[in-house]
Amino acid sequence: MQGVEFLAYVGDAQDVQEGAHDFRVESTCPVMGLSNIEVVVKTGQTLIVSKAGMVFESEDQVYNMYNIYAACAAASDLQHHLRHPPPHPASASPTGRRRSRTQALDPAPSDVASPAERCLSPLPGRRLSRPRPSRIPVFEVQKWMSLSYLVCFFPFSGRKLLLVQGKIERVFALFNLKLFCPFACLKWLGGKKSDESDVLILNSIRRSLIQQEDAYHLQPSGEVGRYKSPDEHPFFPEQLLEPVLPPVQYKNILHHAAASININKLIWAVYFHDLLLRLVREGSDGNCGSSACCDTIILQALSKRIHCGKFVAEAKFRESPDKYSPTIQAQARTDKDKLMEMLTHKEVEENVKRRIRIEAMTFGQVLGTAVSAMADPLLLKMKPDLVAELYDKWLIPLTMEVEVQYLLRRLD
Ligand SMILES: O=C(O)C(=O)C[C@]1(C(=O)O)C=C[C@@H](O)C=C1
Repeated sequence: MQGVEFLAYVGDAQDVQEGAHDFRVESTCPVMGLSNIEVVVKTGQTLIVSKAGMVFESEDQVYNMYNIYAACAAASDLQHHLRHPPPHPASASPTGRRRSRTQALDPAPSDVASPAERCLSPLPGRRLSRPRPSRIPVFEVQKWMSLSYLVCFFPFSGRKLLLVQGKIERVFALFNLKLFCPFACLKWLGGKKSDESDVLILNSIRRSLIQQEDAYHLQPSGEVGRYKSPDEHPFFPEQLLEPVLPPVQYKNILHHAAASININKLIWAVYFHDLLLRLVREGSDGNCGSSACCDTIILQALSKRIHCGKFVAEAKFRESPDKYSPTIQAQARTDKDKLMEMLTHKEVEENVKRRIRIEAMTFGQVLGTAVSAMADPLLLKMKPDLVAELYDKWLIPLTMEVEVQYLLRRLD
């Protein structure tokens, strides 16, 4: 990646200016494999300073840099969160270049800059007010920062990293599903092999099981504000409760139309009509409840990956708005196909499938066996080719569907 120029900072770095680091540095350490980045630790602050015009030699370097950055940012915020309760308005000082934390301005809500915004702002010398740390749980900051950071700074590599998030969890969720034979309920239907009507009845049983699961999973998640996050999408929005926690101030990176795009109904249909049939074993082991739990986890994991398409599309649009704008503006029916074509990167898809195969081989090994699973595919929990096929036939096309839906509304 050529010429990324920015200064990333975390903590109270209100006075940091590119090329003018006049603060006291306690220690620095070079980041492994990245000669041009240093993690600088000074009193109460953790900074990652990249040099202007830095060049990444490989995606692994970008990945490394991002991981270290995210870890530092989260750690710094956590430390600050624990050590420094939000300042009282009375202690605010309207002036002063070097405000201490306890003297920091208590900002008006619209003026609140989140840690991510502070990290993202490349403007030298820009003064940013501190947020109220108690209103931003660390895990939210981390997640939100990842998305903002990747889309803004690495529109190309970043979008790949976005899609990689949660991949291991998805693979494990699939393995678990294989453990609990999801056709267990067939026994109740007479124990015969599934035909069309059996599958329909079975799916309605599963549906009600999952709705019961939702009563447990979704509602508390809704209450803590999970679905206010732009990368989370409910399957049953009508069941959600209003969050009891104060809202997180998400930076609005996506176009506002993104909020109305939710293809979970389609994901649901695809999962029960196509995808599941490729995954399950025949017969019954009586684990209906456990397989319904697996369904819930898988559906949510799939939904998250697929709706990441919004961020991917935003990154692609920011990368080359001139390329997409005419097609989006035309809004003709054929333009959907044209957009699909423009968004397709066959070589990237091949890479995605190659990697997921490797992951299925690595994490799908049945441990404790004498023979290496690598050498004997029968010792794997799931055939790597099958996992790749799921990506090929369903996950990638559905991600592209979200990308297209988003782009078609990007200029609204
Ligand atoms: O990385 C991209 O460019 C994407 O649009 C994501 C994705 C995917 O779902 O993995 C989708 C379509 C492309 O053909 C390649 C990959």
